[in-house]
Amino acid sequence: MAFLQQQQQRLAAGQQRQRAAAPAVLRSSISRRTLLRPLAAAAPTKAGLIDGKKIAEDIRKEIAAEVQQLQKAAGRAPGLAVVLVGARKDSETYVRSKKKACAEVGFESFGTDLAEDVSQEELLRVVAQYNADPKVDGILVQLPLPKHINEQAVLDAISLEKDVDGFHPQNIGSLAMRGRNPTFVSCTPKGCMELLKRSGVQVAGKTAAVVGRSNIVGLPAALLLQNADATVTMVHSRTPNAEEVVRAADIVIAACGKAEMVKGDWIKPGAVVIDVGINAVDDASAKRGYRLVGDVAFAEAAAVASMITPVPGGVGPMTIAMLLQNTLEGYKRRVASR
Ligand SMILES: Nc1nc(=O)c2c([nH]1)NC[C@@H]1CN(c3ccc(C(=O)N[C@@H](CCC(=O)O)C(=O)O)cc3)C=[N+]21
Repeated sequence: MAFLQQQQQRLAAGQQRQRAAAPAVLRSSISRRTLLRPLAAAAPTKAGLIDGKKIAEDIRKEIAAEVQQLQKAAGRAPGLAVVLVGARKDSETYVRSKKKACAEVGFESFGTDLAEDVSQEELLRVVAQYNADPKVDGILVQLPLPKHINEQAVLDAISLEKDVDGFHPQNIGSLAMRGRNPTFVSCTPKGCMELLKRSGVQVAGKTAAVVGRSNIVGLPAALLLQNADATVTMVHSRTPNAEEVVRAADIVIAACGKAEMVKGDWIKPGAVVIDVGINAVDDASAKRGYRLVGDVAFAEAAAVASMITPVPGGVGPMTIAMLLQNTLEGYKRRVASR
C-alpha cells in the first residue's frame, strides 16, 4: 500500500503544480501549452508497478493457510488434475509450474500426459475419469490441443463443478447474464480484476478498454469489468479506431497476443494498464535465447500510465494463483455438499 500513497501524493503534487501554473497563464500571453511543457519534461510520471508476483505469493499463502485449516475435517486436501497432450515446450513449462504451485499450497495434484497423436476418444475418457474421481476438485486440460482434436468438445466434457478454468460455455454464459453467478470465473481475467482490487483501483464508473476478444481472456475480462460497473469497450483486429478507443480508457486490459502492439501514445495519462500478453522475442543476450514481452510497449506506457503490470511478473503468476483459488472454491463446495 505504501506505493499507493506515494502515487496519490505524486498525483496530488502534479495537480498542485498545474493549479499554481494556471494563474500565470491568465496573467501573461504565454500559452498554457508552452507553460506546461517544461514542467512535464522536468517531472516525467513513472507509473507505479503492480507486482503480480508478490500479490500472487500473498494469495498462495492465504490459500495454504485455509487448506491447513480445512483438510482435517474434510479428510483430504483439495485435488487438481492437469491433462497435458503432446510435448509443446511452453505447455510443459506451464504445467510444471501449476503442479509446483499445487504442492506449495498443500493440494494434491493429479496428472495425465498423453501423446501428441492421442485420439479425442481417449482424451474424453481421461476427462470422464477425473469427472468421476471424488478426490479431484478441479480439472484443467492444457491448451492449445493438437489440431485433430475438437477443443470445444473436450472443454464441454469437463463437469461444470470441476471446470476450474471457467471455459465451459455455461460458465461464460452465466458471466454474461446479470443476476447469474458462474460456478467458476476464468483464471486470467479473474487475476486481472484481483490485481486492480489489491492495488486499490476503483473500477465502478470508470471507462475501460479491453484489447482482444478471445473466449478465454478478452471476452470474460470485459464481462467482469462491466459487472464491476465500468463502461467497457472491446477493441479487436477489425476496430478501425483502436488507438482512439484505448486512449479514452481509464483502465486498459491488453490481451491481443501481439508483442508490444499497444504503444505509449495509446495510453491516456494516468490510466491503469494491465498487460496479459506473454510473447517470446528472440534475444541473443538472454540466457534462454529469448525474452518475454507483453502486448504493451512497456517503457513507453509506463511513462504515461499511473500504474502498470510488468511482463513477466504481472498477470502470469496471478493466473496460477486464481487456478488454485478456483480449485479451493470447488473443494469447499464439494466438501459441503457431501
Ligand atoms: N487450460 C488452460 N488454462 C490456462 O490457464 C492456460 C492454458 N490452458 N494454456 C496456456 C495459458 C498460458 N498460461 C499461463 C500461466 C502462467 C504464466 C506465468 O506464470 N508466467 C510467468 C513466468 C513466465 C516465464 O518466465 O516463462 C510470468 O508472467 O511472470 C503464464 C501463462 C495459462 N494458460
